[in-house]
Amino acid sequence: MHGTAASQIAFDVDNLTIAFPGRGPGAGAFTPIDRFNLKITAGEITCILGRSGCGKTTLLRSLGGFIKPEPTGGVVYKGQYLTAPTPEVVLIFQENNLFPWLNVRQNVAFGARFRKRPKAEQAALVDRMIETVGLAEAAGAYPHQLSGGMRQRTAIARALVSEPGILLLDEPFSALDISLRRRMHDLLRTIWHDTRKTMVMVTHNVEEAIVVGHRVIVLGGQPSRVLIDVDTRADGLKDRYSAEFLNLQRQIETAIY
Ligand SMILES: Nc1ncnc2c1ncn2[C@@H]1O[C@H](COP(=O)(O)OP(=O)(O)OP(=O)(O)O)[C@@H](O)[C@H]1O
Repeated sequence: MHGTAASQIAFDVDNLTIAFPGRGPGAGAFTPIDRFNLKITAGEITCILGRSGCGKTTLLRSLGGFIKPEPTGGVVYKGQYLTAPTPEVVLIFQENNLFPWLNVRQNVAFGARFRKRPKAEQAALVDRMIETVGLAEAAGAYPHQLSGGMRQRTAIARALVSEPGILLLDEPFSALDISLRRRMHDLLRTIWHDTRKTMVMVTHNVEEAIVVGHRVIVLGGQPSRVLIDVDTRADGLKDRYSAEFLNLQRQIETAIY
Protein backbone atom coordinates (compact mmCIF):
# COMPACT_ATOMS: atom_id res chain seq x y z
CA MET A 1 0.00 0.00 0.00
CA HIS A 2 0.95 3.56 -0.54
CA GLY A 3 1.89 5.81 2.39
CA THR A 4 1.67 9.62 2.42
CA ALA A 5 3.42 11.86 4.95
CA ALA A 6 1.48 15.00 5.90
CA SER A 7 4.14 17.44 4.68
CA GLN A 8 4.13 16.11 1.13
CA ILE A 9 0.46 16.37 0.26
CA ALA A 10 -0.45 18.24 -2.91
CA PHE A 11 -4.21 17.65 -2.67
CA ASP A 12 -6.18 16.46 0.31
CA VAL A 13 -9.48 15.19 -1.01
CA ASP A 14 -11.57 15.52 2.10
CA ASN A 15 -15.07 14.06 2.24
CA LEU A 16 -15.64 15.21 -1.33
CA THR A 17 -19.15 14.88 -2.75
CA ILE A 18 -20.01 15.78 -6.32
CA ALA A 19 -23.70 15.81 -7.21
CA PHE A 20 -25.05 16.08 -10.73
CA PRO A 21 -28.71 16.70 -11.57
CA GLY A 22 -30.73 13.44 -11.60
CA ARG A 23 -31.18 11.50 -14.79
CA GLY A 24 -34.73 11.69 -16.00
CA PRO A 25 -37.82 13.44 -14.67
CA GLY A 26 -38.17 13.34 -10.90
CA ALA A 27 -34.84 11.55 -10.39
CA GLY A 28 -32.80 12.66 -7.36
CA ALA A 29 -29.26 14.01 -7.64
CA PHE A 30 -26.64 11.60 -8.95
CA THR A 31 -23.44 11.44 -6.86
CA PRO A 32 -20.62 9.50 -8.56
CA ILE A 33 -18.29 10.83 -5.85
CA ASP A 34 -19.80 10.66 -2.39
CA ARG A 35 -17.85 11.57 0.78
CA PHE A 36 -14.64 10.47 -0.89
CA ASN A 37 -11.21 10.76 0.73
CA LEU A 38 -7.76 10.60 -0.84
CA LYS A 39 -4.38 12.23 -0.36
CA ILE A 40 -2.33 12.99 -3.48
CA THR A 41 1.38 13.17 -2.74
CA ALA A 42 3.40 16.14 -4.03
CA GLY A 43 6.28 15.57 -6.44
CA GLU A 44 5.11 12.27 -7.84
CA ILE A 45 3.01 10.93 -10.68
CA THR A 46 -0.29 9.44 -9.53
CA CYS A 47 -2.24 7.48 -12.14
CA ILE A 48 -5.95 6.86 -11.74
CA LEU A 49 -7.64 3.88 -13.38
CA GLY A 50 -11.17 2.54 -13.23
CA ARG A 51 -14.11 1.36 -15.26
CA SER A 52 -15.76 3.84 -17.60
CA GLY A 53 -18.13 6.13 -15.72
CA CYS A 54 -16.67 5.46 -12.26
CA GLY A 55 -15.84 9.13 -11.74
CA LYS A 56 -12.17 9.52 -12.74
CA THR A 57 -12.68 12.68 -14.78
CA THR A 58 -15.04 14.09 -12.18
CA LEU A 59 -12.36 13.58 -9.52
CA LEU A 60 -9.63 15.08 -11.74
CA ARG A 61 -11.74 18.11 -12.61
CA SER A 62 -12.44 18.56 -8.90
CA LEU A 63 -8.67 18.62 -8.26
CA GLY A 64 -8.49 21.44 -10.80
CA GLY A 65 -11.25 23.39 -9.07
CA PHE A 66 -13.51 23.07 -12.12
CA ILE A 67 -16.48 21.47 -10.32
CA LYS A 68 -18.22 22.88 -7.28
CA PRO A 69 -18.46 20.23 -4.57
CA GLU A 70 -21.34 19.72 -2.14
CA PRO A 71 -20.80 21.21 1.33
CA THR A 72 -19.74 17.84 2.86
CA GLY A 73 -16.09 18.74 2.18
CA GLY A 74 -13.90 19.36 -0.85
CA VAL A 75 -10.36 19.41 -2.16
CA VAL A 76 -7.81 21.06 0.10
CA TYR A 77 -4.97 22.68 -1.87
CA LYS A 78 -2.32 24.71 -0.04
CA GLY A 79 -4.36 24.63 3.14
CA GLN A 80 -7.65 25.85 1.66
CA TYR A 81 -10.67 24.32 0.00
CA LEU A 82 -10.50 24.92 -3.74
CA THR A 83 -13.43 27.00 -4.94
CA ALA A 84 -12.24 27.83 -8.46
CA PRO A 85 -9.49 26.88 -10.91
CA THR A 86 -6.03 28.27 -10.17
CA PRO A 87 -3.31 29.00 -12.77
CA GLU A 88 -0.99 26.83 -10.67
CA VAL A 89 -2.91 23.69 -11.63
CA VAL A 90 -3.19 22.97 -15.34
CA LEU A 91 -5.43 20.36 -16.95
CA ILE A 92 -4.49 18.64 -20.23
CA PHE A 93 -7.25 16.79 -22.08
CA GLN A 94 -7.33 14.10 -24.73
CA GLU A 95 -8.56 16.71 -27.21
CA ASN A 96 -5.69 19.12 -26.90
CA ASN A 97 -7.62 22.24 -27.96
CA LEU A 98 -4.81 23.88 -29.90
CA PHE A 99 -5.71 27.04 -31.76
CA PRO A 100 -5.86 26.05 -35.44
CA TRP A 101 -4.85 29.53 -36.62
CA LEU A 102 -1.66 29.55 -34.50
CA ASN A 103 1.48 27.57 -35.30
CA VAL A 104 3.27 25.36 -32.78
CA ARG A 105 5.44 28.16 -31.40
CA GLN A 106 2.47 30.54 -31.08
CA ASN A 107 0.31 27.89 -29.45
CA VAL A 108 3.05 27.13 -26.93
CA ALA A 109 3.66 30.86 -26.30
CA PHE A 110 -0.05 31.24 -25.54
CA GLY A 111 0.52 29.09 -22.44
CA ALA A 112 2.88 31.75 -21.08
CA ARG A 113 0.43 34.64 -21.51
CA PHE A 114 -0.17 35.10 -17.78
CA ARG A 115 3.52 35.08 -16.89
CA LYS A 116 5.06 38.51 -16.67
CA ARG A 117 8.55 37.82 -17.98
CA PRO A 118 10.84 39.92 -20.14
CA LYS A 119 10.12 39.17 -23.80
CA ALA A 120 13.50 37.57 -24.55
CA GLU A 121 13.27 35.32 -21.48
CA GLN A 122 9.76 34.29 -22.49
CA ALA A 123 10.86 33.45 -26.03
CA ALA A 124 13.80 31.40 -24.70
CA LEU A 125 11.48 29.42 -22.42
CA VAL A 126 9.06 28.74 -25.27
CA ASP A 127 11.95 27.51 -27.44
CA ARG A 128 13.29 25.34 -24.63
CA MET A 129 9.92 23.68 -24.10
CA ILE A 130 9.45 23.10 -27.83
CA GLU A 131 12.90 21.49 -27.82
CA THR A 132 12.03 19.37 -24.76
CA VAL A 133 9.01 17.87 -26.48
CA GLY A 134 11.00 17.30 -29.68
CA LEU A 135 9.18 19.77 -31.93
CA ALA A 136 11.96 22.22 -32.84
CA GLU A 137 11.70 21.20 -36.50
CA ALA A 138 7.94 21.70 -36.52
CA ALA A 139 7.78 25.00 -34.61
CA GLY A 140 6.34 26.84 -37.63
CA ALA A 141 3.75 24.19 -38.50
CA TYR A 142 0.01 24.58 -37.90
CA PRO A 143 -2.07 22.00 -35.99
CA HIS A 144 -3.62 20.50 -39.15
CA GLN A 145 -0.09 19.75 -40.39
CA LEU A 146 0.80 17.76 -37.26
CA SER A 147 0.23 14.15 -36.25
CA GLY A 148 -1.86 13.41 -33.15
CA GLY A 149 1.29 12.83 -31.10
CA MET A 150 2.81 16.11 -32.24
CA ARG A 151 -0.38 17.95 -31.32
CA GLN A 152 -0.38 16.37 -27.89
CA ARG A 153 3.31 17.25 -27.41
CA THR A 154 2.46 20.84 -28.35
CA ALA A 155 -0.29 20.82 -25.72
CA ILE A 156 2.17 19.51 -23.12
CA ALA A 157 4.73 22.20 -24.02
CA ARG A 158 1.99 24.84 -23.80
CA ALA A 159 1.05 23.61 -20.34
CA LEU A 160 4.69 23.55 -19.21
CA VAL A 161 5.52 27.13 -20.24
CA SER A 162 2.85 28.36 -17.86
CA GLU A 163 5.09 26.76 -15.20
CA PRO A 164 2.23 25.11 -13.34
CA GLY A 165 2.88 23.67 -9.91
CA ILE A 166 0.73 20.69 -10.86
CA LEU A 167 -0.22 18.98 -14.10
CA LEU A 168 -3.52 17.11 -14.38
CA LEU A 169 -3.79 14.86 -17.44
CA ASP A 170 -7.09 13.35 -18.60
CA GLU A 171 -6.44 10.40 -20.91
CA PRO A 172 -3.89 12.51 -22.75
CA PHE A 173 -2.55 9.74 -24.99
CA SER A 174 -5.62 7.63 -25.67
CA ALA A 175 -5.83 8.67 -29.32
CA LEU A 176 -2.23 7.65 -30.07
CA ASP A 177 -0.90 4.39 -31.44
CA ILE A 178 1.13 2.17 -29.16
CA SER A 179 4.60 3.28 -30.30
CA LEU A 180 3.77 6.99 -30.07
CA ARG A 181 2.09 6.38 -26.76
CA ARG A 182 5.25 4.74 -25.40
CA ARG A 183 7.34 7.67 -26.63
CA MET A 184 4.98 9.99 -24.79
CA HIS A 185 5.44 7.91 -21.63
CA ASP A 186 9.20 8.39 -21.91
CA LEU A 187 8.68 12.11 -22.49
CA LEU A 188 6.47 12.46 -19.43
CA ARG A 189 8.99 10.57 -17.29
CA THR A 190 11.80 12.80 -18.60
CA ILE A 191 9.81 15.93 -17.81
CA TRP A 192 9.16 14.57 -14.35
CA HIS A 193 12.88 13.83 -13.82
CA ASP A 194 13.73 17.41 -14.82
CA THR A 195 10.99 19.15 -12.86
CA ARG A 196 9.77 16.76 -10.11
CA LYS A 197 6.30 18.16 -10.76
CA THR A 198 3.21 16.70 -9.17
CA MET A 199 1.19 15.03 -11.91
CA VAL A 200 -2.13 13.23 -11.75
CA MET A 201 -3.09 11.26 -14.84
CA VAL A 202 -6.39 9.54 -15.60
CA THR A 203 -6.06 6.67 -18.05
CA HIS A 204 -7.82 3.52 -19.23
CA ASN A 205 -4.54 1.86 -20.02
CA VAL A 206 -3.22 -0.32 -17.18
CA GLU A 207 0.24 -0.66 -18.73
CA GLU A 208 0.51 3.11 -19.09
CA ALA A 209 -0.47 3.66 -15.47
CA ILE A 210 2.11 1.20 -14.11
CA VAL A 211 4.95 2.38 -16.37
CA VAL A 212 4.39 6.11 -15.96
CA GLY A 213 3.09 6.29 -12.40
CA HIS A 214 4.83 6.23 -9.06
CA ARG A 215 1.49 5.33 -7.59
CA VAL A 216 -1.55 3.71 -9.17
CA ILE A 217 -5.04 4.11 -7.79
CA VAL A 218 -7.93 2.02 -9.04
CA LEU A 219 -11.41 3.38 -8.48
CA GLY A 220 -14.63 1.42 -8.64
CA GLY A 221 -18.11 1.02 -7.27
CA GLN A 222 -21.07 3.34 -7.19
CA PRO A 223 -20.34 5.78 -5.63
CA SER A 224 -16.64 5.47 -6.28
CA ARG A 225 -14.21 3.98 -3.76
CA VAL A 226 -10.49 3.22 -3.89
CA LEU A 227 -10.15 -0.48 -4.78
CA ILE A 228 -6.37 -0.58 -5.16
CA ASP A 229 -3.72 1.93 -4.09
CA VAL A 230 -0.24 0.71 -4.94
CA ASP A 231 3.30 2.08 -5.07
CA THR A 232 4.68 1.25 -8.54
CA ARG A 233 8.23 2.55 -8.13
CA ALA A 234 9.92 -0.86 -7.93
CA ASP A 235 12.39 -1.40 -10.80
CA GLY A 236 10.68 -4.63 -11.84
CA LEU A 237 7.47 -2.73 -12.50
CA LYS A 238 9.09 -0.58 -15.16
CA ASP A 239 9.74 -3.64 -17.30
CA ARG A 240 6.50 -4.48 -19.15
CA TYR A 241 7.48 -8.11 -19.53
CA SER A 242 8.58 -8.89 -15.95
CA ALA A 243 6.58 -11.31 -13.83
CA GLU A 244 6.10 -8.54 -11.25
CA PHE A 245 4.58 -6.24 -13.87
CA LEU A 246 2.32 -8.90 -15.35
CA ASN A 247 1.09 -9.93 -11.88
CA LEU A 248 0.15 -6.38 -10.97
CA GLN A 249 -1.46 -5.84 -14.36
CA ARG A 250 -3.61 -8.95 -13.84
CA GLN A 251 -4.53 -7.88 -10.31
CA ILE A 252 -5.61 -4.43 -11.51
CA GLU A 253 -7.54 -5.75 -14.50
CA THR A 254 -9.37 -8.20 -12.26
CA ALA A 255 -10.34 -5.36 -9.93
CA ILE A 256 -11.60 -3.18 -12.79
CA TYR A 257 -13.45 -5.75 -14.87
N1 LIG B 1 -21.77 17.29 -16.10
C1 LIG B 1 -22.37 16.14 -15.78
N2 LIG B 1 -23.71 16.07 -15.58
C2 LIG B 1 -24.30 14.91 -15.24
N3 LIG B 1 -23.65 13.74 -15.07
C3 LIG B 1 -22.32 13.75 -15.28
C4 LIG B 1 -21.60 14.94 -15.64
N4 LIG B 1 -20.29 14.63 -15.76
C5 LIG B 1 -20.18 13.32 -15.49
N5 LIG B 1 -21.41 12.79 -15.20
C6 LIG B 1 -21.68 11.39 -14.84
O1 LIG B 1 -20.86 11.08 -13.71
C7 LIG B 1 -20.33 9.75 -13.84
C8 LIG B 1 -18.83 9.82 -13.79
O2 LIG B 1 -18.38 10.45 -14.98
P1 LIG B 1 -16.82 10.62 -15.29
O3 LIG B 1 -16.71 11.31 -16.59
O4 LIG B 1 -16.17 11.21 -14.12
O5 LIG B 1 -16.40 9.09 -15.42
P2 LIG B 1 -15.02 8.48 -15.94
O6 LIG B 1 -14.63 7.43 -14.94
O7 LIG B 1 -14.05 9.56 -16.20
O8 LIG B 1 -15.52 7.81 -17.29
P3 LIG B 1 -14.71 7.50 -18.65
O9 LIG B 1 -13.65 6.51 -18.28
O10 LIG B 1 -15.77 6.89 -19.53
O11 LIG B 1 -14.16 8.80 -19.17
C9 LIG B 1 -20.88 9.19 -15.15
O12 LIG B 1 -21.99 8.39 -14.85
C10 LIG B 1 -21.28 10.42 -15.93
O13 LIG B 1 -22.39 10.13 -16.77
